[in-house]
Amino acid sequence: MKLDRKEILKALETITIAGEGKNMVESGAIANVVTFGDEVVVDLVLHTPAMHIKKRAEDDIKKTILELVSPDAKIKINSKVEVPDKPEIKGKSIPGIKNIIGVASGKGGVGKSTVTANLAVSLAKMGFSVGILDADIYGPSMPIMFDVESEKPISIMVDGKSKMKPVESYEVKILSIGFFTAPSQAVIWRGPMASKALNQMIFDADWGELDFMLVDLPPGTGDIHLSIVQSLPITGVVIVSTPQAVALADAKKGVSMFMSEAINVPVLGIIENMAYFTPEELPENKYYIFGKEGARNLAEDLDVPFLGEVPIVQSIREAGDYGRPAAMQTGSIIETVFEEITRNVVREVVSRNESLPATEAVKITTMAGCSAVNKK
Ligand SMILES: Nc1ncnc2c1ncn2[C@@H]1O[C@H](COP(=O)(O)OP(=O)(O)OP(=O)(O)O)[C@@H](O)[C@H]1O
Repeated sequence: MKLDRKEILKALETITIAGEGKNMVESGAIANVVTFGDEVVVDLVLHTPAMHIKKRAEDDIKKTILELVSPDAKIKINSKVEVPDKPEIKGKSIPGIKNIIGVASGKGGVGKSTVTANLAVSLAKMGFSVGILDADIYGPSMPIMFDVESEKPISIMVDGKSKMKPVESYEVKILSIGFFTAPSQAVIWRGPMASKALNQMIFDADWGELDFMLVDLPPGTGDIHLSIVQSLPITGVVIVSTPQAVALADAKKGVSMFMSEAINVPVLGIIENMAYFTPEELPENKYYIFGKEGARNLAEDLDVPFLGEVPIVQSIREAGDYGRPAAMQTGSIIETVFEEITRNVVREVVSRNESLPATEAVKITTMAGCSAVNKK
């Protein structure tokens, strides 16, 4: 049997790479096709580094050739990732901090801060060194969630410079915009003020060596997000959503903002919070109050990893208010739930770091970023 190169190219015109509008041949993803008898070698060039997209593209190519050209074809695919150069990007890296993970949500009140706090303690329990930068200027909640509301970061001298020392609780280092305002005081942070405060918490702080810095972002898609991606080389973001339609619509906007060309921060995946209600004494009873599997389906639609689901459990709320994240309750279901989600997050970070160059802070030089943010 002899395979025909043209026939193969024609078959490959029927498939696209996730997230790209044109077919693989038209978009230039198929760099070359060479045939030797019943063997075919396809050179594939991907412009996105996500491992799952690479795998899906390779599977699609194999399936298409076997189905449309010959079921006996021996297929070899050489994949290469070429992330387009962004000449305008250059940001300050933070020495000692290995991975910066943004935790975002489109809608407010979906449990983003609760998830951040529980991810942090779960990572710390796994032996990682962890910090939280609470950048939620509208409602910084980390001081309450870690029971350090009345503490203030102290100033220390490092190499002749005065630096802020993060407050530590349950082996997690924390800096929050909430440490600089009285809890009862309503503060309206204007964009530049918030950016300045955040910059100080990032660069004028003595974070030491961290495996993970989790950044609790404000809800929504706004100026402060742009400001953060401009100041911080974010490794990737995790999006938190409930299964409810209004939350999902906003989560989708969040994903498109981070994936937009101007921002281009990898989305590590989606976590479904408040997936169902479960009474602690009857864990097998599940009530899908906000709808079933909405965030899981959204992840599938957007082709981003689904990182897991967190049920509504009274003790999660209580633990948050009490100031001891629920995932610290040894032997509880919540501990197991967060351990699994945390493992999934770490796995995605590892695969992202293997397949992508380090993110640099985005230097936005045009208004392009703003239109991307407004994009639905
Ligand atoms: N899985 C859960 N089970 C029970 N209560 C939860 C759960 N997740 C969050 N909560 C509670 O819901 C409320 C909102 O959660 P949280 O403050 O984490 O949301 P958020 O998305 O960070 O809000 P914001 O938009 O204000 O930043 C809190 O009282 C929290 O304790």
